Amino acid sequence: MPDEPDHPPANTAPGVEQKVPALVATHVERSFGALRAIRDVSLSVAAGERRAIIGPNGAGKTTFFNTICGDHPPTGGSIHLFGEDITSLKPHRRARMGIGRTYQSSLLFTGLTVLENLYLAVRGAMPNRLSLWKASRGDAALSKARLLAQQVRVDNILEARIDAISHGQRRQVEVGMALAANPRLLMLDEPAAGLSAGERPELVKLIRDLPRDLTLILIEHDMDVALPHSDIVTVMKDGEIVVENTPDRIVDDPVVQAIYLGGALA
Ligand SMILES: Nc1ncnc2c1ncn2[C@@H]1O[C@H](COP(=O)(O)OP(=O)(O)OP(=O)(O)O)[C@@H](O)[C@H]1O
Repeated sequence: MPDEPDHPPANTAPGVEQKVPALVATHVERSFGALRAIRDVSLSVAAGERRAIIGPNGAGKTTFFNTICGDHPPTGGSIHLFGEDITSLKPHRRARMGIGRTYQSSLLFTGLTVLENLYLAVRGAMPNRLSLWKASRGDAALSKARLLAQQVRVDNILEARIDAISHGQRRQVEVGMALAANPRLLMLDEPAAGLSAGERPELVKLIRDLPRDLTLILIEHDMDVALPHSDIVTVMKDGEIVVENTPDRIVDDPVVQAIYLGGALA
């Protein structure tokens, strides 16, 4: 009689659906000339998971984001999005497959209103985005832009120009624009950077209230923003992943404490 396995393979249990991970990075590398900005980065983010990526300046966090979005595709390794290999795809193809992101530096049109920025993002995500357009009553894109404004809590300043609103409100608009194409994976690059203490709670609420089936990856220096709403925290340093753990354990991790010199995470 053959040996019984200790436990059946997880994917054979009747009635148990195995979810494909939202993102799988396998031995990802990215070099800029002789500089290896990230090296041998492997991680798996489950569908619906909220993942924070933290680490000191220059650790490679944004570069890793850029390999996922395609702005700086990997120079080694592979990336799969919901089971599909996206390693060599152009950024717009990846966006159409469900990746939305924000950037550290703002990409807003400062001379336009909040609603106009959101409207352009919605139009930009549509297949006929290059056609001539003029917003009109009954325009589905306009309705969608208004819904996004509600979702990111800027519906009270729809007609305000971007250059007249607060930094925190701009960040909220940016999240709304990243949501315009109904992403399955949302990537936020330091959404709380530069926000005042008074502005942060609004952003935290916004992140907390994002739909739970939306997979979220967040780069963040502010632990009050990064930790409370993360399922897993990944710590990067010198282009590599050095620790991965739950938020409650990450603060006590000796490697993490050494990196932050007992300061930023205390
Ligand atoms: N386009 C680029 N060309 C050359 N070097 C780059 C480029 N982008 C990033 N780097 C380098 O790669 C390394 C990692 O930078 P990266 O911005 O990914 O770090 P980070 O962890 O996001 O830092 P920060 O928290 O300061 O944003 C740094 O040495 C940086 O100078």
